[in-house]
Amino acid sequence: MALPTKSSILDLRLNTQCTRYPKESNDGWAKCKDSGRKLPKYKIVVLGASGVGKSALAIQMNHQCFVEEHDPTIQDSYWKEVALDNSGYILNVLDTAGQDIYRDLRDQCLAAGDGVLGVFALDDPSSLDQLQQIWSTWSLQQKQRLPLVLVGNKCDLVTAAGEAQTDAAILTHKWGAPFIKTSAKTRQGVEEAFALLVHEIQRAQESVVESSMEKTQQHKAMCSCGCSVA
Ligand SMILES: Nc1nc2c(ncn2[C@@H]2O[C@H](COP(=O)(O)OP(=O)(O)OP(=O)(O)O)[C@@H](O)[C@H]2O)c(=O)[nH]1
Repeated sequence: MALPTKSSILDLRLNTQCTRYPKESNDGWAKCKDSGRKLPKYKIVVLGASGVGKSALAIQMNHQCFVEEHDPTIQDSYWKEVALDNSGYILNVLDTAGQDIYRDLRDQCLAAGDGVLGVFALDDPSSLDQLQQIWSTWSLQQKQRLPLVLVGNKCDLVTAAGEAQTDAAILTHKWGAPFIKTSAKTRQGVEEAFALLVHEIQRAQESVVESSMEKTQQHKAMCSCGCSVA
């Protein structure tokens, strides 16, 4: 099978309901192309050091194939409709550059994202340090933390839990983020990683709605002179 070549936006439609939506929707919902249904849309930023497999994961998720060569990314974007029960959602996967010279572009993606897949390679403990550096630097400048899933990729290359996995277990505790092992080569854990992040995003969005409803109720429970009413 011919492998996809990189472009700013891939639209290969290989065995998948992958659909490209070039125009942005501001309200977080996108129109399903064929049926006119409105589905929630989640922007997922794939973050991590160069060579950890961010593009391979994004392409495996969207096009169900494995890219062998390492062609450093500047920025790519993929769209996919994911079916879930009787409905579904639209995934917009933003594949960022691992190279630090593109840090500004990466920060723009993070600013636009709903959640982050923080990727490191299980066979390279230094890639976890680099991810930690990238994520901590960015998070420090933000008021609100984006939902994050920590992804240990290239699990096909390691036979036992190594240094990177032990360090990742400590980080998941510190960051309060779930951890999952994947292989972009064998597809192990790939769909699960994206689904887990969507779940984290939905939870975060629900808690924002709940806390704003609580605030509204508290406001209503105050009479005009400022005292509380039952
Ligand atoms: N064995 C194995 N190789 C992988 C896996 N994921 C990626 N690779 C290989 O690792 C190399 C780098 O993968 P990329 O997806 O290009 O890495 P990247 O993180 O996007 O790199 P940048 O674009 O430079 O940031 C490629 O040769 C991939 O084929 C995996 O799960 N297992």
